[in-house]
Amino acid sequence: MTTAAASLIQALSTNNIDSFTAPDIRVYPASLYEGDGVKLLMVRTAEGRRLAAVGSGEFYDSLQGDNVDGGKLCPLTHENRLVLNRFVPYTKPQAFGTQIATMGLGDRLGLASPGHIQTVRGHNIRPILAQQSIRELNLTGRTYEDVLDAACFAAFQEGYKDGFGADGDHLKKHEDIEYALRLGFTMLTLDCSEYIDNTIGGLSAAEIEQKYAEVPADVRSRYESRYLEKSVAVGGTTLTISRDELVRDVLIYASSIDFMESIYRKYIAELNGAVDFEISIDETATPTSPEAHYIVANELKERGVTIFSMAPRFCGEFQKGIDYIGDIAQFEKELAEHAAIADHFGYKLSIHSGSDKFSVFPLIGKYTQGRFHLKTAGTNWLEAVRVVAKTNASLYRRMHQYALDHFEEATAYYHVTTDLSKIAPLDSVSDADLPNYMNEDNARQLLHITYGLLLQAKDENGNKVFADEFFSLLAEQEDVYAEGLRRHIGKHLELLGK
Ligand SMILES: O=C(O)[C@@H](O)[C@H](O)[C@H](O)C(=O)CO
Repeated sequence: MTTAAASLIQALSTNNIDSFTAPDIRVYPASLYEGDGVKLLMVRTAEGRRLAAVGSGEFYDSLQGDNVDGGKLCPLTHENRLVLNRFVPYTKPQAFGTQIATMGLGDRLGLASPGHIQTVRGHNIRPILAQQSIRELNLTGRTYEDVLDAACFAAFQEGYKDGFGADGDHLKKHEDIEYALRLGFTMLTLDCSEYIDNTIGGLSAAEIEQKYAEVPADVRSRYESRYLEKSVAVGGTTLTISRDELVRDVLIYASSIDFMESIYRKYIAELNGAVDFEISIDETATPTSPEAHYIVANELKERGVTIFSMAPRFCGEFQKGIDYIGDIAQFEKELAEHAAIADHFGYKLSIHSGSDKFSVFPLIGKYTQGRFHLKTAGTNWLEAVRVVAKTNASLYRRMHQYALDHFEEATAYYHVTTDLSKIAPLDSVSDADLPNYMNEDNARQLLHITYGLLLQAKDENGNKVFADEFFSLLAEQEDVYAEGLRRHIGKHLELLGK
């Protein structure tokens, strides 16, 4: 072990970290922690980030690492993270309930959370740092253990004590729900899209009636007694549920409501608020009418299902990584009703694909009265791509070209309306102007949806084409990445009124 490491341990032992300097060791001073007989500090050595530890006792002995002259340097392993969780409470995720705004900050790389913490610190909003869907795990080759480890170590590195969450996002299967809950995830986003019938919109009136007649009589009777031709006052809005609307909504959502109830009863009900339960009906072709939102919400209430948030499918388009597409006046009208319904039933409105929806953020902050859940992920990956464009033109050009060559394959995973013909040809763009691609919608979506293909790409010898070079660059440029996130996610917060 180097003399610099020995000097580091010495400085930690004698409380002289402020005066410690070494050419190949970076210290993260905000991480400094003392407790249970241990002094602990996050550092970066040539081998990567490490926990520098001195002291004695169970906490010290539980940390696994390389001994260095009276201390040790511990790698950021899953096992060491679990030890950190046992002794340092603020490194564990928590649930937040419905009274404070929360922001999903999906980090597909395991590198974004320090910048996210620096962005939200001091704002009236709490970060869900460990947020990934199974789709993202499959595309990046990561596990939920990796996702949670990265977030917990980041909270330690930044000395962030305000609390953060961990969201098992867009979960559809029992085994995935059990996986996330077993690991201690504190938010569960139930994706109900497979139980939502999107075919109704294409049926004739006669076909709809026929289909409705096939619904069990007791089910039809229950819905009709509760909602048929009823007018309900919600906030300053009155919703009237016509027979056509009711028949349509029963056919579209009844099965999904049963699914929501079944998952709540099996996994959430007994947890006494330890897990925030989000209902996602956004990733579906059918926009959620305010009347349908009310029916779903009231059914959940009647069945004793308590939720943290609901993500409806809004009118218009919330596509990945770009601003809102649609009639903003219509969106505002319906948003006001959706927000009133959420407030009426005591949960938060959740905005999925929340990345970069700058034109509607002020409306969201206004109508939710600042109590919302906003979900982002792709934009955080794109800020990393921006770092590549700024600092390694060759790598960016190779990634950009690979994305172009594999774009069609990626459209299987995400709905986008990208027009590749509008993306400036690479050979027409100077190195200095490469970062501008991250300001153009079509290029943003090109790089957004191909993230998994880029990170997992391998050559004929099975070697990673981009990943090693990419992660090495992001480690070297960690401050540039954090600054980019502070700027870009900070713009999200500012427009949301946070
Ligand atoms: O890519 C994913 O699967 C997730 O990030 C998903 O898109 C997420 O729920 C979201 O809406 C992020 O904006």
